[in-house]
Amino acid sequence: MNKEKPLIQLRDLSVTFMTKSGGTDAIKNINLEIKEGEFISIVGPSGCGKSTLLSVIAGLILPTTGTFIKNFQTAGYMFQQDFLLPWRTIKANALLGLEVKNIKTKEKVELALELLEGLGLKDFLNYYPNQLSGGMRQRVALARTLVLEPDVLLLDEPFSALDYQTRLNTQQEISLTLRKRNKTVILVTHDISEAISMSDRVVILSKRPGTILKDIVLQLESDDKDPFSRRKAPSFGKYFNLIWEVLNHEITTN
Ligand SMILES: Nc1ncnc2c1ncn2[C@@H]1O[C@H](COP(=O)(O)OP(=O)(O)OP(=O)(O)O)[C@@H](O)[C@H]1O
Repeated sequence: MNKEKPLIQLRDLSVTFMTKSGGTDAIKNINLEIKEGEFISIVGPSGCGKSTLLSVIAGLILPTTGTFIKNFQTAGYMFQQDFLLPWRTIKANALLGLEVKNIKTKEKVELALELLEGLGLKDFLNYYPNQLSGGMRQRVALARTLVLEPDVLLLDEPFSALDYQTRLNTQQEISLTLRKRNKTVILVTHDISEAISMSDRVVILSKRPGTILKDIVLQLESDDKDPFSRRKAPSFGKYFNLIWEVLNHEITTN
């Protein structure tokens, strides 16, 4: 990995899906650079191409035009659904990726246990997924992803299925875990406060085909990376209003 270069560079990148009924332009002329250790959120109207953008970065789809320059090796994905296997215990679920990749070393197992402990799951290692709450299950999913030590984490609305209180607590624990490990993260979300409380930058996409309307570097008075304290920062509301105005204007105009 070249430390000087951004981890991710997208230049004039567009994706068009070809279907029987013709082409669908999903994202258009995206220019974006993401540095190592940055935590960025992507918000935008429904169907504007947020997941498409993540899929390009994950290497799952190729751009139709433009360039994607990748200065990292591995990406880990986390979705709205946790995809835990119901017949495996929490510990066995967290070790799944290591088994699939045949890299289940003693050190990696220790790392998995450390991650589960850090995420408040130490007492649940031998439980099964159906014995856990949604927030706990998402934390297991994160441990399963992090133990593979991906260079970049792609989070596609991982908190959206959780009830409000669980969502706040899960954001908190996951955010602290990711920050402690200085992870490079791209979070797709519909939740403006989640984006501000967790990330360094918020990128706002237009309606489909998604183009970048604004790329905001957040400078909250709260220095730390703790979502609960960031929510209390005086400028939190200012950023919320700014993002909401851009988004709402985009949604309500033709
Ligand atoms: N494989 C595909 N084939 C054809 N069209 C697709 C494909 N994947 C996505 N699309 C279309 O591309 C557009 C963008 O989809 P995408 O899922 O990236 O949006 P999104 O912003 O993540 O949506 P949401 O906010 O609803 O999660 C949509 O119109 C979608 O129907």
